[in-house]
Amino acid sequence: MAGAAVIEIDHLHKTYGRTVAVDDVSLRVEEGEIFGILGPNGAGKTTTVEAMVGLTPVDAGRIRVLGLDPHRETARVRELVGIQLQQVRLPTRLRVSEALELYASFYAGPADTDDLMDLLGLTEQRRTAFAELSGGQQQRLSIALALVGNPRIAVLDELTTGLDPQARRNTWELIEQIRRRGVTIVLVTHYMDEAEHLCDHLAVINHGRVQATGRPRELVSGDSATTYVIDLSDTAAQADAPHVAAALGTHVRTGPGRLEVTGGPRELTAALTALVDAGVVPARIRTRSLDDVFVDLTRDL
Ligand SMILES: Nc1ncnc2c1ncn2[C@@H]1O[C@H](COP(=O)(O)OP(=O)(O)OP(=O)(O)O)[C@@H](O)[C@H]1O
Repeated sequence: MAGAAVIEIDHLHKTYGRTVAVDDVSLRVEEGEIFGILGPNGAGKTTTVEAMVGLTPVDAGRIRVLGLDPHRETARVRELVGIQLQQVRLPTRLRVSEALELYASFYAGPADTDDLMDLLGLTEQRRTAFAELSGGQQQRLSIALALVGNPRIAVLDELTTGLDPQARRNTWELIEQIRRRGVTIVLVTHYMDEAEHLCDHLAVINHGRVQATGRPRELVSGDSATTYVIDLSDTAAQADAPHVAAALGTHVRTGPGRLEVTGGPRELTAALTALVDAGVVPARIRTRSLDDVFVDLTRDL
């Protein structure tokens, strides 16, 4: 059953001069979920989340956040929504605890800053100046700052960009912990593995439009049948693949450097046999991933 919508965006449209940053975006975020907004550079993700929290005016569309209009009731929305936008910039000498206390002073009912430092693993750095923090620590501080107002919704934009693999994993765990505290999370990301791992629902945006929405698993399989991907290594194999696919039927189609087979082991075996008969040796066989879906949805044909 669908939960209550805490964010509703209908037909958002926003231009910067002649650039259409967001053409037509509609989405719905449910209470307590982690909602991912995915898309290539320049797709309109940041503009969408900035509009969502009233940071940027819009040309058309309707936005409701916890029932409020973020452009008319901006102060109330800022109280209820914590925002971590790309790249936090703070005065270089400001210490971790000072930054948190400063931000806490903006809110009527802030979170306990010691608790937050503990949650974010920053207690040891409490007296460290912002400029002396590592990239991962700066990132964690920016998440702490987004949470200091005890928000009901946290908007996190590219939160793991530039982090090493271990720091990314730690940040994922942290996001899940925050969600367990009842905070709804909107996550803007470029990373498919991040979206697959963390998000309950996703919207894939390209050229300012929503190309697909759904649960990661729904986006990958579309229906209940498995889709196998046969990766083809060399260009000769890739050139032959469309002929093989055409002969097999509609459950087989070609993608960039690959053949996709929807069905069960029987269909997969038939496709492999046909490929080998045509002299094509597959490089790898796997099931379809969110990465494949993303490439399909955002490929400019
Ligand atoms: N302040 C601005 N002034 C002019 N154009 C802008 C501004 N902000 C964004 N744009 C343009 O709007 C389009 C959408 O940008 P946006 O930052 O929303 O995309 P994005 O999906 O967040 O991209 P990225 O993944 O690179 O952060 C881009 O073409 C961008 O150049």
